Amino acid sequence: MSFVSVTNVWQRYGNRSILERVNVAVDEAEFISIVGASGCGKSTFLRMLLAEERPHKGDISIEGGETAVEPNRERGVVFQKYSVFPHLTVRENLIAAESFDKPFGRLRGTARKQAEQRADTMLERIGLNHVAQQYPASLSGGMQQRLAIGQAMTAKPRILLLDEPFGALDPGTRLQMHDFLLELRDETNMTVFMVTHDLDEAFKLGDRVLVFDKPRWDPQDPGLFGATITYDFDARNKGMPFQDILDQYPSLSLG
Ligand SMILES: Nc1ncnc2c1ncn2[C@@H]1O[C@H](COP(=O)(O)OP(=O)(O)OP(=O)(O)O)[C@@H](O)[C@H]1O
Repeated sequence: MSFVSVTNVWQRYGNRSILERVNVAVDEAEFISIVGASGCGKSTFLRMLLAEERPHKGDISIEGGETAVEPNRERGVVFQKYSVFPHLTVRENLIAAESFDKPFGRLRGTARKQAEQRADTMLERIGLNHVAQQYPASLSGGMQQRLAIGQAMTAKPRILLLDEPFGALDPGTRLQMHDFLLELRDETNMTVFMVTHDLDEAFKLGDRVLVFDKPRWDPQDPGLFGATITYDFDARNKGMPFQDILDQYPSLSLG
């Protein structure tokens, strides 16, 4: 059984179709890169994986379970724009990540001590222990993004969702972040879904590269049809396609 199963998922907003017939099965610890034209529904797909929104039709299940109805600690998320708290120090940001799902957002006593210890371990792992007492505004873009990834990982998510996480970084920092992410992933066995606009990045980091596109297009009504996964490449095997997407659209040629 696949770890993440996406079965015949459709999404629409009002009368606009965004996604249609999305099917994909992902094994645990796979790294999935997602590419596609701007506005074709990549972030929408991530939000559905996060259970931040429900599909209009179809199912998304983790380990064969019911479709989750709200985000939980199994899924961590990092956006392009740094999602850290500016009024907390680097260390406090990591401690705060542990209390997101506590009823009053506060940790006390032994729980607080343990959270502090885990924050220190994470600081070491993300290489930010020397700036633990600084505020995010005093860090470089790469450091802030490492903190955001550390924050998402504090809850030890089994699935990490990354939405253009390195889009705002300069090329050198971006390469460092690639190494950092691959190391973390090897250490933790996480399953990763990453949206990127950079094809080289997609093939370098991903085990698979999913391409989202609209195989059907009505010039009179651009919102009539949604995008789907038109290609599913094996990035570790010279980019050979996995799924024959044309099976879903037998009357079409994707060119
Ligand atoms: N909550 C919403 N309500 C209505 N329309 C939405 C909503 N969220 C997204 N959309 C629309 O759905 C379409 C897909 O958006 P989405 O952000 O998923 O695309 P994307 O592929 O991630 O784009 P980009 O690469 O530019 O980030 C866009 O046209 C967007 O305007």
